[in-house]
Amino acid sequence: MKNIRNFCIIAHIDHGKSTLADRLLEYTNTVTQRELQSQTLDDMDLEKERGITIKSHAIQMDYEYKGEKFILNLIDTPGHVDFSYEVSRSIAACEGALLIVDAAQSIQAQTISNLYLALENDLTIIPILNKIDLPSANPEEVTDEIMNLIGCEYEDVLRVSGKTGEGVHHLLEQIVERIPAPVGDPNAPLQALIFDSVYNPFRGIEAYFKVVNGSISKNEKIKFFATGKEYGADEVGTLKLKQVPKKTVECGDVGYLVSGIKDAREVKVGDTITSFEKPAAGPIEGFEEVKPMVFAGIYPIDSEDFEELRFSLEKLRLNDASLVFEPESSAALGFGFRCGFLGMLHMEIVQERLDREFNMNVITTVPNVSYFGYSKKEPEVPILINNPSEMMDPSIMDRVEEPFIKASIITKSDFVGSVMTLCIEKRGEIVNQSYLTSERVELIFNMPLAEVVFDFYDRLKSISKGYASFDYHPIGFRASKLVKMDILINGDMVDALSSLIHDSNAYHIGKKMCEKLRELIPRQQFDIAVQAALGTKVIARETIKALRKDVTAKCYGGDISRKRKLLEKQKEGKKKMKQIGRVEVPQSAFMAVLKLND
Ligand SMILES: Nc1nc2c(ncn2[C@@H]2O[C@H](COP(=O)(O)OP(=O)(O)OP(=O)(O)O)[C@@H](O)[C@H]2O)c(=O)[nH]1
Repeated sequence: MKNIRNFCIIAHIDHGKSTLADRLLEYTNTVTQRELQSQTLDDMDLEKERGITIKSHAIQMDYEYKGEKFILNLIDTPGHVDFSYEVSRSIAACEGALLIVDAAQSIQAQTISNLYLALENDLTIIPILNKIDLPSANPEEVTDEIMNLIGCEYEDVLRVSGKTGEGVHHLLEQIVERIPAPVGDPNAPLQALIFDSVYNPFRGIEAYFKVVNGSISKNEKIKFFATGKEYGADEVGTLKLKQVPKKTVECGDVGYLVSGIKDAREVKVGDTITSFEKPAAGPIEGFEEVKPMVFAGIYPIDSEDFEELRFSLEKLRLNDASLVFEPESSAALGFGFRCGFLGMLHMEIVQERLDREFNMNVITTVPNVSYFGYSKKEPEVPILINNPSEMMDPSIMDRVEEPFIKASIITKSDFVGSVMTLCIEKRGEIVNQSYLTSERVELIFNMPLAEVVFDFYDRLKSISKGYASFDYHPIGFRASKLVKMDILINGDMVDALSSLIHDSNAYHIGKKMCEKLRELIPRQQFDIAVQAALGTKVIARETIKALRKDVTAKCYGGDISRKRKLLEKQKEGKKKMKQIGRVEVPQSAFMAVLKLND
């Protein structure tokens, strides 16, 4: 055990985590140059396209230092706030963290939030200035910032280039020198922390774990604490580029388990594996059920596809335990599902996978957060509301609570004014403002999560010309003055377009919403009224003027094939339309709220 080093890499997006990880694998001969495709650790197709690590993995390297053999386990962490619980469990499995800071970009919001997670878990931090080969690198100033942030000495900050490999040999030595070996009792009952799981279509769910105490052996009977389920350990082993089956994974080491589990929900990140015969007294601390933060309705365009959509979602859930869904019906859209996601990125991934892997043609409604409604009746019982159209009647309601977050934004001092204006418009309250250097400021706000879901990132990016980074974590529910706004199209209420908005914004948002829908709903052969209403009170109205659209009008004469082509094209366009009363409404209209400021 004294020759094991478990560590992770924490960094802001694009600061070079994957590139540096590749170099570590290359310099320890874990992979050859040829095996190193562009980026070894990101192996899902989707991940490659987005260039971000969606699911954490682990990889083991053999390294010889001063004539002694060491095992280095690199545990990869996802780089997006949607997956912050997974990050926290990966960090909990390590004794050390490489804190990577881009020498040109300096410290960003995610650097700081992940650093705090690492410090909470008592990890040894190795600060690294990365991308020192860049002409725009600013090593002295950024080193100063790092020293201020973590209170270390100038010499402690390593200088590395993941691209050229400069400094990487020294980094490997420092991993062995500075990061402590795991502590644990090899003779105690088994406690292994699950920090990730992946789905394998042939072998079922594979759990990735770190053995905190005891050891885990092939064919041993094991038990999971959180779910209480028992299994046989069909196969255990360590993780090189491929899995390496072993008889036993020893105390302190990182490994994988295959036990024929078919459903991802049975292997929960943060749960503890113990021995069935000789169970540990309790689980490792820190387990939490992950809760979805964002909800949206997913409806088949063709209502006959409802069962197929259910089947596809069930299939997706087998390898994505954080996806939740239940059937719901909408007067406007028919039968579909209310789905819960960890965040907006997670929602996009699910949408994309439904489309790519299952060829499902679906309409997704405007995402919303979940609320707690309290009725005036005693005793007070909170009612969970995951869909604005389920909001209780204002006459019986005492109050609504919505989730709040603590948001950290790092930007240049020039943009402080506009960032503040944006955050205050988004109902944020400033909590703190501190200067990292004379040029760069960290702003902390308490804000409603709902406001971040709607076009916050994009606006932050544009007002700061890209010089702002953003991260957040939830801080609980708070009461807000929220009202339910309904949208009527030709007098028909479209429940899928209802939203909960703050009282003070209602008129403004109602007006914008109607204007946006007027743009998005194609003109049809009759006038269409679009109205926004609070209860029975209409607060805004727009009219979409009638138009007679004959796509073939242009094709005079007898060019039948061209005519057919145009009609085909029109049909294609209709695929993404939903009939509301007499009006055809495109998918984009259901997401109109997200684009009010375009
Ligand atoms: N010049 C230079 N570029 C680098 C270096 N390391 C990484 N890059 C580039 O920086 C970009 C981001 O690198 P990645 O390794 O994908 O960054 P990452 O932190 O893993 O990104 P996420 O997975 O999105 O968090 C890529 O275009 C790399 O080629 C370096 O040392 N020098």
